[in-house]
Amino acid sequence: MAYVYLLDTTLRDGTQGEGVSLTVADKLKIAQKLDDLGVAYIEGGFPGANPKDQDFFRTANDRLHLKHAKLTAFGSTRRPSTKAEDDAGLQTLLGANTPAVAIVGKAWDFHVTEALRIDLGQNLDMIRDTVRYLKRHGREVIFDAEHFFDGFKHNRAYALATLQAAEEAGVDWVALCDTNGGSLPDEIREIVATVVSEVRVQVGIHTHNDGELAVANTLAAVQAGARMVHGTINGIGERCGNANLASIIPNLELKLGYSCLPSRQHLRQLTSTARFVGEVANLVSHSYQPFVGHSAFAHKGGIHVSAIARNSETYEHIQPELVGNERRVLISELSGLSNVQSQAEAFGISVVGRSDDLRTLLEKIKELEYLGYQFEGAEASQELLFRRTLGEFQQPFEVFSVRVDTDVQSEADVTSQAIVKLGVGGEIVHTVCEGNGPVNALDAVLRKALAAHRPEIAHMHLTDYKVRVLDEKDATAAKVRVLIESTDGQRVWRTIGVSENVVEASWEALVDSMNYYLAIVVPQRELVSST
Ligand SMILES: CC(=O)SCCNC(=O)CCNC(=O)[C@H](O)C(C)(C)COP(=O)(O)OP(=O)(O)OC[C@H]1O[C@@H](n2cnc3c(N)ncnc32)[C@H](O)[C@@H]1OP(=O)(O)O
Ligand SMILES: CC(=O)C(=O)O
Repeated sequence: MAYVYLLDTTLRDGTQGEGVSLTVADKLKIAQKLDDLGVAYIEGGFPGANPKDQDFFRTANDRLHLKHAKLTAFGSTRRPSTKAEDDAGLQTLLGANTPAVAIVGKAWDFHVTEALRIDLGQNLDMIRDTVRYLKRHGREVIFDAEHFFDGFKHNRAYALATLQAAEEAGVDWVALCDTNGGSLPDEIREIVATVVSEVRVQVGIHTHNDGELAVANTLAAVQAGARMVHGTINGIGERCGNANLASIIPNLELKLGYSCLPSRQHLRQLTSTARFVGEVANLVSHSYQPFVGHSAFAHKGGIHVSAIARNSETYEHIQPELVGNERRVLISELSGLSNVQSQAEAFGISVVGRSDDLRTLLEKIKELEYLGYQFEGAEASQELLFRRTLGEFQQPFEVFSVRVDTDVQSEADVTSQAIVKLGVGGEIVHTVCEGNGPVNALDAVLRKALAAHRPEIAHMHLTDYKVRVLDEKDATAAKVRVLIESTDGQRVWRTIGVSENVVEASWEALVDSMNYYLAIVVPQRELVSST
């Protein structure tokens, strides 16, 4: 099986993406995770660009004990009027003390004359001198031929001459860059095949996603003979991003028959690696992301769910476990009996001989979705609905009445007062509480009323509150959907409420959240700690 070397540039080109900024500590954590995944090279940064990247390499050399990856520092060819040994950028690059370095150089004549404003021969000298100098200092050298494909299309002889200059100087790899990200797979395949036949060194591929083809272009390049692939986790990077390794890796390993990670066990870490990088970089994860996204193996249509229950290959291109992801069955108005049955079993509810009950539950779900509920994003309310309808729920408290008033003295002076009457632990509790708004007052009054009989309620709190107007045309008379996210520090759950009145919708979601915590989370935790 042919081996493809992965060069992960999340920490260099990935940080050129808008909104991405990583601290040294973030970079160290990500580098460790990438090494655990098993990539061959980690391009950690551009030490000539800023002290943060210099600090990263210093700290990484001290603290990281990489098992699989070679740490790689990035820089550019020497400046036109400076000797390599006097070039400040190259000194800093060597100062990073990494076994491998990647240097970017111009491969498109237009860039040489327009961006650098030098003659074509001078650029070839810069490439040759730089590679020779870095090789003299014992580095493995990767030459990133910037704009190679655009350059090849405009002046093939010159683009190839830049690679030959690097080759003459002893370069280890030439990485062909689709820097502007506009090439098409057929062009990439043809040009890479030409290069592979014309140079003696190993060829790599570095693509950008401006035409949403970076993954396809990378795979085409590998099929044409490239043996090093550059990319970033989740495809973050300059403009529309870089080639997404989270898609390239499984396509290489599972579809095309190449090996790029140490083992299939490593491939199982792909989803957790992608989510980890998203978390550390503080970027909202893209649910529809192939292979590693939350929705990548989420089945919603009843016909799909019925078939995957019989054989998962009917609607899945690979087994989710191969990349460390999981199959999910969604409950919605598009569900059939199979969705409901599969979800009930996942909640631990026996469904044997209960098809009439399941049919009633299914009809109820469809009716509620028609009224504006959406259970996909509110798994706690969904479980409560299942348990209540199937008679598997013991209510921890009962609400008899609730009232909330808001007093607006001025924009800065708003007070709400909530009064609740509920039954808990065999007693009727009557409580009043104030808050800085109606939802805050309702949350406070419910906690206060429950506190004596269910003191554990103090361990949970709300973390997010979202309101969505369901039919904007009806303005204030429109229904609203409230989604509340809660946590007890270990588990996170979401509940939903729908009404024409935002306070009523909030109350419904709030009561569901506390019911879920007391009736489901707490008993499960007690069960785990007693075993
Ligand atoms: C395709 C890529 O992604 S390449 C990587 C791009 N990444 C970055 O640019 C991020 C980090 N960059 C930086 O911090 C800065 O741009 C630095 C430190 C590299 C350079 O900063 P400055 O010296 O202030 O120059 P500035 O950014 O204005 O312009 C780029 C300079 O690099 C030169 N340059 C650009 N490409 C090359 C190259 N391949 N070889 C040599 N010099 C180059 C330009 O000629 C220009 O020099 P000049 O001003 O003397 O004409
Ligand atoms: C080297 C690089 O990042 C590019 O050409 O896109």
